[in-house]
Amino acid sequence: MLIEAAGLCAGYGDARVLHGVDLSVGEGEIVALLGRNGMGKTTTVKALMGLLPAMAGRIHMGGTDVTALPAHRRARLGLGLVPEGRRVFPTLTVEENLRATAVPGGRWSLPDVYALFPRLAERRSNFGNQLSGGEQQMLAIGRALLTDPRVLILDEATEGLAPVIRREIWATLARLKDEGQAILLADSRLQAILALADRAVILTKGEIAWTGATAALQADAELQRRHLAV
Ligand SMILES: Nc1ncnc2c1ncn2[C@@H]1O[C@H](COP(=O)(O)OP(=O)(O)OP(=O)(O)O)[C@@H](O)[C@H]1O
Repeated sequence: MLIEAAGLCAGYGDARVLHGVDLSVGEGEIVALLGRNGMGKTTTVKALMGLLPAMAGRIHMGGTDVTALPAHRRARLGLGLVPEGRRVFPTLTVEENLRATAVPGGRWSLPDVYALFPRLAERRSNFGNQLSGGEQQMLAIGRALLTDPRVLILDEATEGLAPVIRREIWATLARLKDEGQAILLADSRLQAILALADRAVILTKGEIAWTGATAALQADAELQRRHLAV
């Protein structure tokens, strides 16, 4: 497995939000982390990235135990995050935003990112705060790819975006998958992940309520009603 969490517990201050989450992403896989708002998806993402400490449990990347490693070390080992809310640098240009995270010798170059998102090429001299939500998301994905991630983690990848832009983002993720990119997609909406994800993990109140093949989830309307915003 490229990344594997076992019995992961995390939270804020004394408040435990995750109560023993098991989750893994293998080579070339897209795994969806689902659940209604507030169920712990973002907390799981932060704990995987090392932005929140694990209160219990272990996280491995390949054979390496990364539980105690800080976020930048995990990033270097191959975790690339597209955070909720995108977090592009507002006063840097598109190009400067991209250069800020580029890792020398990675699989992705600036021209590769521009080829993936031609709109970013057109707007390379615009500042982060001049971009539409969709363009910001493209920039956030481009930035994460330039860190040469073995696993790309997206938190609410299309939240607040127009349907046409949403479809563009999903199509891009499908292309990345075809190229073998492993992806963890945290999302509250099932529709978003049906065509993309191989497996799904559903969180309820910081615990895993269900895990299995996306096709099985798609076929089970009752399961969807119980746990998801559809
Ligand atoms: N900084 C924080 N301090 C304290 N509690 C928090 C903090 N961030 C989140 N929580 C709590 O942790 C729980 C899980 O939140 P989390 O953001 O992980 O959920 P989520 O499934 O990602 O939902 P959303 O899609 O709304 O972000 C919620 O009860 C939330 O109130």
